[in-house]
Amino acid sequence: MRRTVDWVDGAVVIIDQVALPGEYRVLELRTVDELVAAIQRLAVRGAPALGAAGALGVALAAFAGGSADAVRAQAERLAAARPTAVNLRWGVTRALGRLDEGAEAVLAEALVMLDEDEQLNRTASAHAAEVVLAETTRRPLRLLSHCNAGHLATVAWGTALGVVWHLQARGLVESVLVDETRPLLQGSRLTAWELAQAGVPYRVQPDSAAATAMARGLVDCVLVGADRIAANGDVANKIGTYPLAIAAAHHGVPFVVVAPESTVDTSIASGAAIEIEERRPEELTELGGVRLAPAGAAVFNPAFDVTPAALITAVVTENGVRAPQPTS
Ligand SMILES: CSC[C@H]1O[C@H](OP(=O)(O)O)[C@H](O)[C@@H]1O
Repeated sequence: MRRTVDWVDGAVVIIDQVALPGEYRVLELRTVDELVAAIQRLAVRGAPALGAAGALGVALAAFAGGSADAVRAQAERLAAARPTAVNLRWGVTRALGRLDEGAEAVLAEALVMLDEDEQLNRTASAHAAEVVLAETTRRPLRLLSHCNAGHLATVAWGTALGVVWHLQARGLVESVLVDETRPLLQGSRLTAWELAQAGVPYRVQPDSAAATAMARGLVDCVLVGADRIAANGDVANKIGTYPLAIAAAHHGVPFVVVAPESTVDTSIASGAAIEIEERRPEELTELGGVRLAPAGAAVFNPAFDVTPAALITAVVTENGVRAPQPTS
């Protein structure tokens, strides 16, 4: 499968994740405006993929010319396009750090990030696979995923789903229960698509069925990605992750978070400081243009929630299991 986000002939090229699973479409984005719009409508999404897209977006701005201040202003637009995943601002900042050397240097830095991402994800998910095996006894494993933390959420390979690829290669996966992940359905649309492509048995379930699946003993381990990890180990991830962790703790099911170190934000002590993106009401009140709620219905639509470190079995990065820094 091609990279989720890449640089081809002066354009940022992405797999259009809004079109999946019905259509596999590739988009060429040649301006910062086009890239910001693609980020905000989740055509490109997932923390590591956003970091790479942000860095390549700075290259678009640098090659477009204009003053350094103009490029920095465009970079800020990219970094602010979605507030919760720390990787976006991190990727923009890293690429912008080469601006004084010129546009080619900015692009070179961004391309290094893309090359690094797949390897970091393969390493982090390999570590996490060993954690899953150590925390479980039943073989083969029945796993549960939320949202999409696979190839499509990264430049390549994936984080939480990367664990599935490693375990599947060793014949250790029986099946995956895939939370559909309302309201944008990253699970039923994207994770199910990736698992089908890989030949991994799976079933899609309502997010609200996850606790029942655990109560019935159908889940050996929960695997999720992350968008921002605080110094104390609190994790911001797709809305619905927190109740999943509560259910897992109640039923004694291991709950493992997989992410690159670039998702860790040591500048914040705990999850209380993580900005949670609020998204448009229409994501809840409509589906495919069909109205699901009365006109004018008020909506609460946070795109992420925060899972306290106490509910997490392990946060695993390319460096292994992270030891949380307890808040003073
Ligand atoms: C490997 S990061 C994936 C992470 O990002 C998703 O959010 P979104 O689809 O809104 O970009 C979700 O929180 C995933 O766990």
